[in-house]
Amino acid sequence: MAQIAQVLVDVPTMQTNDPYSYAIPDQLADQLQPGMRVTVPFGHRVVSGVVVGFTTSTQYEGQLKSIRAVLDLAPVLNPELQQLADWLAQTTYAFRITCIQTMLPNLLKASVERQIVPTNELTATERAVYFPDGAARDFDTSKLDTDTVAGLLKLRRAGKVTVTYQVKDKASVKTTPGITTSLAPQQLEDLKQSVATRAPKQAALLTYLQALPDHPVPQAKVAHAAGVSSAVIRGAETKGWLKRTPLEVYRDPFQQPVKPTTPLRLNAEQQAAVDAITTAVTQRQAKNFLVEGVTGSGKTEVYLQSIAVALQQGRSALMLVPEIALTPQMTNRVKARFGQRVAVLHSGLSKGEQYDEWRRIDRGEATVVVGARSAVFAPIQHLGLIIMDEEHESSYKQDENPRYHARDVALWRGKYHDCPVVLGSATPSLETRARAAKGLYTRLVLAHRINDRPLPTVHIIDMRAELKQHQGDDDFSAPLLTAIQDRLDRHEQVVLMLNRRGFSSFMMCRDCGFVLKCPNCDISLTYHVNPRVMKCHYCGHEEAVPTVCPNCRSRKIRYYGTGTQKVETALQKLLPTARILRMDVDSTRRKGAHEKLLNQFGQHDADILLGTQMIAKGLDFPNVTLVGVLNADTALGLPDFRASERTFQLLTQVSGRAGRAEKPGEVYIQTFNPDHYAIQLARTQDYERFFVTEMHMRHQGNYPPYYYAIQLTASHEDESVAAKAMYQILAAVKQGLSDQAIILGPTPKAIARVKRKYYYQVVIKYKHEPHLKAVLDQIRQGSQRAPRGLAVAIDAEPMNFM
Ligand SMILES: Nc1ncnc2c1ncn2[C@@H]1O[C@H](COP(=O)(O)OP(=O)(O)OP(=O)(O)O)[C@@H](O)[C@H]1O
Ligand SMILES: [Zn+2]
Ligand SMILES: [Zn+2]
Repeated sequence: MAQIAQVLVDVPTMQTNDPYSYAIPDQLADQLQPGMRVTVPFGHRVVSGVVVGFTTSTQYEGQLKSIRAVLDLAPVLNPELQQLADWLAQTTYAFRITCIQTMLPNLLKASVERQIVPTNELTATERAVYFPDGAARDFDTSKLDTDTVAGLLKLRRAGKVTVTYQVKDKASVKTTPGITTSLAPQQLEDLKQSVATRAPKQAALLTYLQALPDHPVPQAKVAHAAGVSSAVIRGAETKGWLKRTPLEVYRDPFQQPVKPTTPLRLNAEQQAAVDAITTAVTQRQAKNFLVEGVTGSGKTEVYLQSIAVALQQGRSALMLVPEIALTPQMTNRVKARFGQRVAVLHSGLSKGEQYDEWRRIDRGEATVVVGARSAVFAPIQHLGLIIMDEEHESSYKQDENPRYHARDVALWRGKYHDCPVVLGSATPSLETRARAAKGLYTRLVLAHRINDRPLPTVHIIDMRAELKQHQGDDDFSAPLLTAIQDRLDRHEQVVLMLNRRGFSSFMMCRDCGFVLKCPNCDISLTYHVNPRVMKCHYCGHEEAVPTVCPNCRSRKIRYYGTGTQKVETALQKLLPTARILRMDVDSTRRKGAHEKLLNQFGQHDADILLGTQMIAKGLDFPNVTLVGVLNADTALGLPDFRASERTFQLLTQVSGRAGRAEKPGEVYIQTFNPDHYAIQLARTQDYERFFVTEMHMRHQGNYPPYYYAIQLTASHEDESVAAKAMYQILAAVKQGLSDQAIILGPTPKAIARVKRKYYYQVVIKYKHEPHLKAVLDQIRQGSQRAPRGLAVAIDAEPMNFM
């Protein structure tokens, strides 16, 4: 019985988790492998798909259609990642093909040209048949006949040809001149004798060329090693001593060279953590750890020394960070320790850079991978350790399909590879800390700062009282201003944070109360100073700043609230000599801008770093002795069960930037809710107390982690269509649920209209519902037959219920 290929097709309107059956053309029979992409006829079209398996029988009655072409010479997903895709589809209620696409490097989605390169393994006949002109050839299945494709696949599998990828955009392979010589050592020696005395530089170059390896060496390296100028090298080229050929180089996504570092001497707490982790590494145990270490306790050093042990064991390591663009210091520290072995993956890289890094991982040249969320899918082999820094960060959860959490994927891969997973944070997520309490993770505590430096002293400033007392500026309290001035006098540095979450500066008419809103979304437009424009932060809509109220024609329409630019202007007026660096989405839009600003601050080219939440994490600047939080509680009012947790985490993290070196740190938190427990406990930096308090609140409110949660959302341009769909879905869900489950809604979402669409939601909280999964699978399938324009989303363990 002939083999039949099972293919997941990529047809957005006809998605299913069941593969379709296709006949395999005879020539491809032995060459096709799971994980390869193919094109297949589907209806009247030809579509692409991924082979996920083989079978010998099929339910399908008629004549099977055949696979048209294979797109890959080797599987783009290895067996591990194929299994992972299935698991991801199961647990996130996404389609398998969506999961696979999420996992593939962007490179494979971009237009790439593949070239097949002959190697010396080829027999003369093979060479004659497949490479008649001796050169590499393009692999373009639309131009090659099936026999040739099958033949090439076979050669590839036998390792007789290699494949290179060429990204079609301008960021293709980068080259530098490389030097080779076709002269024999003796010829070079003769030449050297003849020039020795009159041209010592040329002689030096000839000496170097005698020891030149077979492969091309970068010209810069030759020039440096032989101590000659490029003019001497070009002269040698004209004399025929050497040849210059383009040599492929990797783009280095690190602009600055990093100084290598060596392991630090660990303190007792760090040592205990490293011992526990590395025991699991060497014994190849899928054991999971929570490193709960206060800010500045040296968690990074624990990660680095644990990674080093994994590398010694011949294994590789994956280190996840929340957002690479925001954490250049962390990336640099890893690079400083492991140098060329490090690959960095993130969306801020150009296509070409991503391609280079991916290729280095794929070839096994990079054994330490640092990356943000999607790096959790990197095709790393022989994983010996996975680290997730700042594990509480919400950016680890993807907010579109598949709605996965990188932490879950990391734990899955740890199990697959028999390697430990380390979750680290000064403020672990409630879920993680609760799991550690249950014994699912081993808790490793770093309770002290390095060298027993004290945690900063935190002052809470009641802004209600402040505003009553003095008429001045409403952004800065008197004690905070005094403290800033004090730091300026002592030549120390200040970090000021303006919390932008749940907050915006909007236009409001003081006469009629009219608020300028986005015509597409249900939220107010945000006032921007430079350029002066009103902007919607959800859909990007822009319009001119009004001078009269569109509602009552009053001229008293003003902006309300505070933006970083406005605060900068106000602060500069109050402290004319202060050098202020502003860091927000506007000042960091350009590539590398974030790192540049941080470098400036690190070199003390500025006294004050003023920024949004992006300055709260990971910064390690010894000269910062004061941290000010201008508005601690803007997020507390959000209809989000994690509002307190987020506020506590943010305040603790940003406070942790102060006093990390010899000089002690101080923190001022300005708030309108000075008695709120999240703020009070941030004052004492007492995570454990916060955990207990917040767990109690969650227990009372039946929230995660006491309950599991599913959020279902329906959206449509017509509000009634969205609402109706939500009621129908709810009816279906109810049938599968016991009366123990708690259902919230249907309700319009907190921001009910975004990008011209209305959003309705239902939240299900449950403990044990064996039928729920089947019902949700049905909803996912049924969403294919939904009215035009209706989108249904299923989010397991949503980050919020808003
Ligand atoms: N064993 C050690 N001896 C001396 N200095 C150390 C040691 N371990 C770490 N450090 C230094 O202490 C500082 C704080 O360490 P690190 O940034 O790793 O803290 P962290 O726990 O990651 O803090 P945060 O959660 O605030 O980012 C760094 O400057 C680091 O170089
Ligand atoms: Zn008005
Ligand atoms: Zn909008």
